[in-house]
Parts: sequence; structure tokens; C-alpha cells
Amino acid sequence: MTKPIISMKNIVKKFGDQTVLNHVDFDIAQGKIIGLIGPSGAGKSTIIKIILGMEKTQEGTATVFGQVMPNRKLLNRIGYMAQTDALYDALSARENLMFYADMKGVDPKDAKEQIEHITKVVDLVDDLDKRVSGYSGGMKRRLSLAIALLGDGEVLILDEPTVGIDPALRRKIWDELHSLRDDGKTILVTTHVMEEAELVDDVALILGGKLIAYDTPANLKAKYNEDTVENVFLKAEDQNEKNMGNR
Ligand SMILES: Nc1ncnc2c1ncn2[C@@H]1O[C@H](COP(=O)(O)OP(=O)(O)OP(=O)(O)O)[C@@H](O)[C@H]1O
Repeated sequence: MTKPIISMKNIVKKFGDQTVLNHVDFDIAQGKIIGLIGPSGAGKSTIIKIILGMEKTQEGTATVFGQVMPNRKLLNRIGYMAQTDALYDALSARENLMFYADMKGVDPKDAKEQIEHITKVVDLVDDLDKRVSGYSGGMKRRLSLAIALLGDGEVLILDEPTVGIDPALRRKIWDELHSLRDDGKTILVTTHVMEEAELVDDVALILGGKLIAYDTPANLKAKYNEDTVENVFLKAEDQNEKNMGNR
């Protein structure tokens, strides 16, 4: 692999005496979509927070563009969508977008153009001037995704971006992610929707604090002799439970 854009080296993360990540290692190359999957509580959000420098580790280092985060200079090159929405309820969606565009240092003229395109992708054009306090949960997710896409970041880190989003729009969002990837962007995305795990370049499967698999969906299906990533996931989970039981 040429120099990785995101790199996790030998990460150990504990919360109290709970070891959430136990020597996790992986690199993400430029121009790839990586799908981070694993059961609830597996540590997916924790991985993202470590990459972004929002959580400290007991061992190991994570870097983005070869630098340890947080690094203010790099933040403008990264679009991040957290699992919980950080939106200003009293403002309209457009005002939220303009605010975040300004924070990311996007020129106001470019911001207008970007907002026009991005809000089409997330289907919020007709709701742009409504106050966010009147938004549904799904609309808030879509606005958070729009904010992450603002600024044309080289890296996108998206924590469950399609929760509460209907299948047709989900497809549109994935088309956009693929087109961003084709433009050379690097995208790390967590999901519980297994059909989405079919759409990534590589799946990183986290189970029992370990990176159990890191491969293309096709290779994983061949290796586990299953026809869907969902079945691979279930089989891996089953094997992992049996291994734990044998200890
Ligand atoms: N700040 C914290 N303090 C204590 N424990 C934490 C903290 N953050 C996460 N954890 C624990 O670490 C584990 C992993 O959490 P994390 O949110 O990374 O899981 P996840 O894979 O993203 O789950 P989900 O799919 O449900 O979002 C969980 O057991 C969680 O309770």
C-alpha cells in the first residue's frame, strides 16, 4: 500500500477495567471506502474517536495524513459525522450549514454552491429554511451528513450516516459516497445495515475487541463460504462466541 491516509497501530483502549480494543491494527489507503462493522458495543465509535484524537489510548497510535490527531490544521481536511447530531435547533438548516462552512473556512461563495449540491444529495432542498427544531430524527441525520460533506474534505469519517434514512435516499447517498471515492476521497463509515457493507471497498469487522477480518466483501464471502456480508458477519460472530466459550 502507498502511504496510508488513516493508520491505527497496535491500539489498546480500555474504559476502566473493560478492554474495548485489544491490539487493533489497520491502515486505510487513499480513495477507498472502508466499512467498519461489528455488533453494538464492539468499539466502532471508539475507533473513530481515537482516529480523530477525541479518545486517548492505553497503547498504540492512530494517525491521519501521518499526523497524530487532534491537529487543528488537519481538521479542515476531514469531514466528520458523529453518531449524535450537533445542530443548532433554533437556526434553520441553511444557517447551520453556513455556520459550519464558516467554521471550516469555506469561502461564502463556494459554501453557497456546495450547500446547493449537498442538500440535493441528502434531499433537504425544500426544508432548508425551516428551523431544525421542527426537523424529524432522519432529517437531522441528513443535515449532519450534509455538514460532514461541506468543505470538500479529503477524508470523510461517518458514524452511522444512514440511520433513520429510507432506502431510496440511502441509495442516493451511497451513489454520492462512491462518486466522492472515485474522486480520490477516503471514507470510513460505520453501519449496522448489512446491505451497505456490500457497497464498500473493504470491510473491517470488529469482534471481541479484535479486528477479525479486513478484506473486500467478495473475498470475505469466499473465505467464509457465504453469499452475503450479513451471513459472514453472523458466522464470524458465532465462531467468536464458540472460541470465547472454549477458553
Ligand atoms: N466514555 C466511555 N466511558 C465508558 N465506557 C465507554 C465509553 N465510551 C464507550 N464505552 C464502552 O465501550 C464499548 C464500545 O462502545 P462504542 O460506542 O465504541 O461501540 P459501537 O461499536 O460504536 O456500538 P454501537 O454500534 O452501538 O454504536 C461499549 O461497551 C461502551 O459501553
